[in-house]
Amino acid sequence: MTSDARSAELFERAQLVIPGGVNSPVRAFRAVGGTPRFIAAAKGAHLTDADGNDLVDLVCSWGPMILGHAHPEVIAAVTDAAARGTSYGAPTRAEVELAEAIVERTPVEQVRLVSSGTEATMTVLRLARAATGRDLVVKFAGCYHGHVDALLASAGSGVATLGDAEALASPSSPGVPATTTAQTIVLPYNDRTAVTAAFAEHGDQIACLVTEAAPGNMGVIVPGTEDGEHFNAFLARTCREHGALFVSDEVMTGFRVTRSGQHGLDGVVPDLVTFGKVMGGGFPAAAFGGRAELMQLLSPVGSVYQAGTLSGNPVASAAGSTTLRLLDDEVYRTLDASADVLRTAVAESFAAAGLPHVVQSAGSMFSVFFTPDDVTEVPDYATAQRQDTAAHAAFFHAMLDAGVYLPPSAYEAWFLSTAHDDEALSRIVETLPAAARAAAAVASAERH
Ligand SMILES: Cc1ncc(COP(=O)(O)O)c(C=O)c1O
Ligand SMILES: N[C@H](C=O)CCC(=O)O
Repeated sequence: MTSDARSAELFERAQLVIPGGVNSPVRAFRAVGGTPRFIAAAKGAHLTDADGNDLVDLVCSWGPMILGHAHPEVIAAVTDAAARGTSYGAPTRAEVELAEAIVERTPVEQVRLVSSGTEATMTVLRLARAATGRDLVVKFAGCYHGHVDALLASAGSGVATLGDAEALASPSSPGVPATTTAQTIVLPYNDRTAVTAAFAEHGDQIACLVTEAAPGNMGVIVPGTEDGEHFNAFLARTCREHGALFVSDEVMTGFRVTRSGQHGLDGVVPDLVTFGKVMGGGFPAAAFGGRAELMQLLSPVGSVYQAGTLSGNPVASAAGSTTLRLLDDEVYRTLDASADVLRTAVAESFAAAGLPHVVQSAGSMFSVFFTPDDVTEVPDYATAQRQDTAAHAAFFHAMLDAGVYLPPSAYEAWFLSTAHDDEALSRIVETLPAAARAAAAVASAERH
């Protein structure tokens, strides 16, 4: 069992000066109990916490660290950039190079760089509303697009994790005016009938439909294919038929599941796309993009206002460009192979422990649902909510005690990096059977 005395001490101090002791709710261990680990350092696939424990990391900063922590080439680029000044509030070559790299890899013609995924999704809503002259927005229950007021309705991620009934109602957070979420239509994911009906009723008022390119914030959900048509292709077609814009949120999937993102798997070309996480190389950087004709509506060319003091920050841009440059085909082959190893090991360990579960993936991004026996597939949020969160918590702590750091939530994806070598994977695989047995014991105690 690992010690957490120093983390506990820091957590006490943190709670005096930071609400809940954390700067983003999912970090607080609320759903699993216990003390959040305060991290002192990280290298490759490993974290070192404040007590000196070495943990194999399957959070990877919630996605960005695709090359592992402190990758030498990223650190060199960042060090070099920082030595030339950390922010100028004026254009730089670094941001042009990052924008070019994004445009070259994805189906967007132009991008604007911002500092967080939340900023990106907030701005695409404004742009879509300005472009169409309409107000309504469609989203899916369990999808998370950052803490944008209009999209905090039935949101996934931390909102799902903290999950009391009040928080899950629409709007998902006090402080979001009901008038704001009244302009948001929330539908069940993968439900084509519901999408068709919503567009039949409100189609001429819908500015855009926004979806996670492949959801990862209610656990990983696979966009279904029906009669040969991918769910995203169906959404894009439905939007087009009604003059609405199709917005794909690739903040989590972008540059992770393929060189471009989910687009590399389904080939669908959205009107607008949001990016974040991987493209910032571990720094606060995100982007949104689309057809030039739409992007030209933005100020200073057009009149849709959007700005940011630190947007396109030179250090973040250097980290992002270097990361994208290093993401060659071999990286994706490695990630796919590593994900395969872990998915198989989870399935075998859980089956041996008699623990019902479903493993789902979108490319190398995957998660494990602690669902009951009768669930063989998780297509939407309602099914994801049938998870046994007590069994998940027991599993989480057994893994942590054995030195494997998982997302402290049953609603989050597990993330791998190219630094997860045989040694790191073996450590995870060896840890799984006992943790699955610990979770099965809790599940069985609940049944009796
Ligand atoms: C799909 C998706 N969109 C948007 C966001 C918001 O990004 P950020 O946390 O950088 O604001 C996140 C993650 O938080 C995300 O997973
Ligand atoms: N699931 C979230 C983003 O993808 C987790 C990050 C956060 O909100 O802190």
